[in-house]
Amino acid sequence: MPIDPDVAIGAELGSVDFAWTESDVLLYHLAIGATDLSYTLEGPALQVLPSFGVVAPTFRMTDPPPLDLPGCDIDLAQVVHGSQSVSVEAPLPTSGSATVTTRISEVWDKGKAAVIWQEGVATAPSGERLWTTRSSIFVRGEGGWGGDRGSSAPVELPDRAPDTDTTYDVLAQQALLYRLCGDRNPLHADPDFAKAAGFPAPILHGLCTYGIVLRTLTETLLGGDASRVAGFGVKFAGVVYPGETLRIRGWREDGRIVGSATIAGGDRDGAPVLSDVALTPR
Ligand SMILES: CCCCCCC[C@@H](O)CC(=O)SCCNC(=O)CCNC(=O)[C@H](O)C(C)(C)COP(=O)(O)OP(=O)(O)OC[C@H]1O[C@@H](n2cnc3c(N)ncnc32)[C@H](O)[C@@H]1OP(=O)(O)O
Repeated sequence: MPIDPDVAIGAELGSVDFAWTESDVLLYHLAIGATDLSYTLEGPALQVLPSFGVVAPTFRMTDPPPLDLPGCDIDLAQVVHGSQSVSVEAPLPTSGSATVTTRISEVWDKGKAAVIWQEGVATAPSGERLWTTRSSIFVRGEGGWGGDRGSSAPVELPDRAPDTDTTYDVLAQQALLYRLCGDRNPLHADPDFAKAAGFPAPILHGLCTYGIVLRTLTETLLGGDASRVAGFGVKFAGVVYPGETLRIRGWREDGRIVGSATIAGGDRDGAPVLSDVALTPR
């Protein structure tokens, strides 16, 4: 069986030590479209978007993402990123070192696909917790073993005009830039690999969209202050092709910011990109 949930669920994926520098933070912010100097210039005013915590452990990787998950015999061409969240204990330092410990927390059987959830905890050398991530991959063509379908509470959007409604033009080279942040999955760069995976062209990294949207909501609804972001979660609802335009909407609602991202303009106007967008401010 390509996925053996009895082996996979609860499997410990071990601990990895890593470090990051101001230059890594600058590159990451540029790759998610930042232009403001508080994200793009080293020095005392540099701040770090919490989404950097998601990529920091693998930032120096130059190989495609390894899929060495216990009990999961799957191919990278089957995989798309399903969802992502991060919660940070405090504003992230602009450089530092940490250890991340990861486990497979759940595996869902969607019949035509499997959803594999991982949880990671990053701790400082002192042992203090820095941030926690939760993510899923959606593995097309797996599933069907009669397992739990899983469920998650959808984030409802208010029935009123958004508090921010803005667009971001995804650069033609956005994925080629973003892959330098440690995700060299050929799905985002190699047209032949993308076609073999069922896409007409390379698609944008989900985590690039994740960063673009967090940055936009922070700039438009939190005064550009990344230290006010305590947590951010999304579900990847549809693909983005480099060169397309994103429409990003956000609402202040019940003490948090909820939102959505869709494609704006062109043949795919209105196509969903992110759902279940929820930013928890501090
Ligand atoms: C360790 C290895 C690390 C590797 C990490 C990844 C590396 C990265 O480089 C990869 C990427 O960045 S890929 C790019 C980012 N991701 C995407 O673009 C995916 C966008 N989403 C889609 O295309 C579809 O929603 C799609 C395809 C996800 C689902 O669409 P459909 O097949 O049409 O599914 P649908 O019929 O709508 O729903 C079927 C059931 O699945 C649930 N579901 C839908 N979207 C989901 C999602 N994103 N995550 C989890 N579950 C999801 C539905 O709820 C439904 O379940 P149920 O019937 O039980 O409600």
